[in-house]
Amino acid sequence: MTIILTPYWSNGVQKLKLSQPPAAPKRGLVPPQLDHEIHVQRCLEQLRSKDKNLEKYIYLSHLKTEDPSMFYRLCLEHMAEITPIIYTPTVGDACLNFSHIYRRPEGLYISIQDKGKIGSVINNWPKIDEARISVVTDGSRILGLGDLGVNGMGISIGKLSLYVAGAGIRPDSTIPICLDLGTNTQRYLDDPFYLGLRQKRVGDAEMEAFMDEFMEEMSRAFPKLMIQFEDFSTDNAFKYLERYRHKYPVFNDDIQGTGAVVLSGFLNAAKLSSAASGLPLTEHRILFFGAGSAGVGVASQLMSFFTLLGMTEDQARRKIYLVDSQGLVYDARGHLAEHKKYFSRDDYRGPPITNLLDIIQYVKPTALLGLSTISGAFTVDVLDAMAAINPRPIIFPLSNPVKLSECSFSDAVEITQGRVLFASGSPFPAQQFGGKTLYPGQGNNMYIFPGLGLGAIIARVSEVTDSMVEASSLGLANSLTDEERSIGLLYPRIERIREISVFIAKEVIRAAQKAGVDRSPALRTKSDSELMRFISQRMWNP
Ligand SMILES: NC(=O)C1=CN([C@@H]2O[C@H](COP(=O)(O)OP(=O)(O)OC[C@H]3O[C@@H](n4cnc5c(N)ncnc54)[C@H](OP(=O)(O)O)[C@@H]3O)[C@@H](O)[C@H]2O)C=CC1
Ligand SMILES: CC(=O)C(=O)O
Ligand SMILES: [Mg+2]
Repeated sequence: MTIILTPYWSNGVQKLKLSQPPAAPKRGLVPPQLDHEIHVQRCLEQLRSKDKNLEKYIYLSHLKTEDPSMFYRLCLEHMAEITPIIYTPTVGDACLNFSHIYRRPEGLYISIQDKGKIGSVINNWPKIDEARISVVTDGSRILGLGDLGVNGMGISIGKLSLYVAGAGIRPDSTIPICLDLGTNTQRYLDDPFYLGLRQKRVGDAEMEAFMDEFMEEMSRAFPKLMIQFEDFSTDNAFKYLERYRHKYPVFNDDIQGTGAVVLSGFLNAAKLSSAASGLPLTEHRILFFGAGSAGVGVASQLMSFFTLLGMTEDQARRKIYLVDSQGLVYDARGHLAEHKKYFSRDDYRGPPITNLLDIIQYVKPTALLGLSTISGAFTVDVLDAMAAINPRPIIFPLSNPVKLSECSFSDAVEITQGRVLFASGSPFPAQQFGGKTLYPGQGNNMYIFPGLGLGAIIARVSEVTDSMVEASSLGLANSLTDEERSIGLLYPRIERIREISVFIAKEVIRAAQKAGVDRSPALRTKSDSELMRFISQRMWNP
């Protein structure tokens, strides 16, 4: 028997009632031979019959509102096939075209015009289930696609679908939010279909007052809520993380989630790289191509890990080299944005060095990480140079979506003669080389935020500490199975995401307890296996 969940409408916002068991459909209202298992296959066939990924995205969005259980079942049973549609890369196209493919409301829109009455807008959200997790964007830097304004709602929706699929968060307890503070993208301001305010972005002071009111009203309306900031432009990403991180349970996915996922992949890659080169972990040199919220977020996470190995902070900091649009970041270059200063080199005194190849020759990095949004920046010459310096070069082109990746897996494999240790932000297909199948890693924060969020809400944390983020990273690094290690994977198979999220959540809860920010004292006395069982039992299943 199929399960029909009836959508209902409240204040123009559609929510689907999932918390209570669905009533059996009345006789005659569904076809007589509607077998549930066959209906799964029917939906899959319908999905696969679409030849454009954006069409598949639209089909799945529709399925999610019509029959969420089926949507999440497909996600769970066909994770590797569905994730690139509801998430990167297709979600990038969906966001670019959001105002054109829009069909019905999903999520909460709060605009600058609501300033002074944000609480009343938040209270319009139908409280079917207690809200526990919200992904909030202001649309100002969606993936590497720039300022998409209110079209950024697609990213909040996509991330929360992964929270449900990947960590079993109850769908009704999630709130996708897009803050409309205007957009500086003229083509949207000129587009008659654009769904957001037709104005340029507001200034810093106005945004700050808006954000303070928003955060206060959110915590008043939803006392148990965890907030994930997503795809804010770099200055605001750092600013609002610092402003609220000790006041509310909040984290920034692009700074902290990315830092955690890349540290995890780097550790697994460095083991393989060091085995080939004989170089100890402490001798690695990491070159970041891109010094925005993601680049600096990852650099900070790596730096902090190196201090755990016994290095001083200064020694750890010196493992890192940043490159931005002006070239190598160093003190003598002159004015630097605040977030770049900490990693700016004080030991480079030559002329400005802007060409990536020259920078590679100067730094001799063991790892090259791309978080630049510059498609194809890791050219044949760059890959060649990395392969000449390292027996097993670590090359992570992490920019999203796939069309902005700094290089493809096939190029990296071919040019390094199969020696590359590779992870990208968006997925690439496996490659054959020398009679072997080589698998790319997906270094995407989607491995981290579901488990981090799950742990944070189960422990009812008052804040998200650096130690919790680090625990999520090490938890992920340690979750590779022997079989996954034996075929050289840097990240576990995405099909195991729920199992991994339970493990990460357990590690996050333990870190929260250690830091004294947990508010579920009963969890303290549980053994690790009891805690993991407890977490699994709390997961929602379609
Ligand atoms: N894999 C993952 O999980 C994640 C991936 N990302 C991806 O990372 C990318 C960057 O995000 P974010 O840091 O927030 O964005 P930003 O725009 O803040 O950062 C981009 C950085 O790249 C630099 N850059 C731009 N052009 C060049 C160039 N020609 N040469 C060298 N450097 C250049 C910029 O330099 P300047 O500072 O001088 O402007 C800036 O430092 C995005 O594509 C995003 O999708 C982000 C989060 C997670
Ligand atoms: C993955 C992600 O968060 C980003 O590209 O912004
Ligand atoms: Mg992001």
